[in-house]
Amino acid sequence: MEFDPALPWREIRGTGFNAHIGPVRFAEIAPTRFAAALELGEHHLNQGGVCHGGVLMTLADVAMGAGSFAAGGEHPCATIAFDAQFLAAAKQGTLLLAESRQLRRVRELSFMDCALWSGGRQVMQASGIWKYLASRAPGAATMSDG
Ligand SMILES: CC(C)(COP(=O)(O)OP(=O)(O)OC[C@H]1O[C@@H](n2cnc3c(N)ncnc32)[C@H](O)[C@@H]1OP(=O)(O)O)[C@@H](O)C(=O)NCCC(=O)NCCSC(=O)Cc1ccccc1
Repeated sequence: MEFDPALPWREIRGTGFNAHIGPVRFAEIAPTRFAAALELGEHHLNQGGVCHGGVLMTLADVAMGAGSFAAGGEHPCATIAFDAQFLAAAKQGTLLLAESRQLRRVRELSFMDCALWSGGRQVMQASGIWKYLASRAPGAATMSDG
């Protein structure tokens, strides 16, 4: 997957935890397909000098969580299951790109998968389930939470 500047990219609000890894960009490709992107800097690396696995999982969580939020009519949701395989190391100076899909939406759940790419190769394959929360009250999860 390559970065497509023509997509309607927007920056996810940088508060809380996401403020420490961002800025993270997010775009809707289609009603059930989404992209997220993050420039990998020195502060994203582990002691081995490659991207920390938690950073990869966070971008996958944002791509699938924000995707569930958007596909669900901006209904707040929370991650209730998350599975990931680390296929290759992501390197400093590359753009980390995520592409997520909503595989199925049922009344309260969103089934998602996601691929992450860095420097032209796939570095992660992930999937997860999001629960649409009963409450839309302030403080409930939104696309900018993680
Ligand atoms: C939600 C449920 C499945 C329970 O199902 P039900 O009993 O049917 O619940 P109901 O629908 O009635 O809703 C009320 C319940 O919802 C809780 N809540 C409220 N606000 C939030 C919130 N902001 N985040 C999480 N939970 C919140 C509230 O405390 C209350 O539970 P309590 O009564 O206190 O226990 C439960 O297992 C759970 O909370 N699991 C942990 C989930 C978790 O922490 N996930 C990781 C972080 S989320 C994330 O990263 C997603 C994301 C990423 C990227 C972008 C966008 C999204």
